[in-house]
Amino acid sequence: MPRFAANLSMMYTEHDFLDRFAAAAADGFEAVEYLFPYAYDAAELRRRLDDHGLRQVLFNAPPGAWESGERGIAALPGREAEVRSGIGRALEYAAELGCPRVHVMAGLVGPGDSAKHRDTYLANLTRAAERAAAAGVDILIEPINGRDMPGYFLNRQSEAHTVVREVGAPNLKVQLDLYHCQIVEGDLTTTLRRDLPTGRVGHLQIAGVPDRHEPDRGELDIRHLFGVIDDLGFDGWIGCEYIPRAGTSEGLGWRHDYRGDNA
Ligand SMILES: O=C(O)C(=O)[C@H](O)CO
Ligand SMILES: [Mg+2]
Repeated sequence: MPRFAANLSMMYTEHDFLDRFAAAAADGFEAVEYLFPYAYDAAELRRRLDDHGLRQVLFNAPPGAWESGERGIAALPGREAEVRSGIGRALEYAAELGCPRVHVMAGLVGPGDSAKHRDTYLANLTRAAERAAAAGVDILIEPINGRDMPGYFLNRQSEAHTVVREVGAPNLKVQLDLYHCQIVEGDLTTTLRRDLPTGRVGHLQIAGVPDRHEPDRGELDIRHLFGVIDDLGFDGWIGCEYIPRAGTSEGLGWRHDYRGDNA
């Protein structure tokens, strides 16, 4: 049975951030993920997790100047020192929150000189994975669609798996977001059957396509997809990274079929 994590950056935004933990737990979630913990004291976040019996299963490393439009810096030449300090910061939070995985975003790149970006990306990921391994943390990379994030360096699953293979660190894995994957390449069943058995997919995420709302509307057949994921024996988490159409709790009807209770 799929295990779902509430994404607190997109869900429960009707509450202040620190109150989203309680709201997710009240709806029966046992795990949460979100973009960034850095605006909050790690001990306070830990308390929220503990108070509500939640696990933190994913967050992102510092992404550069997010407010000015940056979307990660791992593939940007010249930012290596910042990547290194960001990984250090992320690992401190991961230790306090007991979080076993950190997503490292590549960044937006212009046209041309992709070899330089790729070399930088591989070198940064190699160092990040080595450092994270010592802390028992997986580093994740996620292909993101260019409609939502024009210019993002990593778009396709095969590219991400090639990077993971080339770096060759057992704790560097792919974050397979089925929403992005459907927009960029489709063929989700084949992708899951091809990539989950490799052991290189460390986390799944889902949202409806094309509007990134609840996953039961639009192009995806979640009953089928969750069946495929189950058949493949995936025992990780599926992040619910979607923007509720009209109220987070009210929109959770899609999940009922996949739970053993009446929540
Ligand atoms: O946008 C997504 O799908 C993500 O998972 C990233 O962490 C943030 O952009
Ligand atoms: Mg995602």
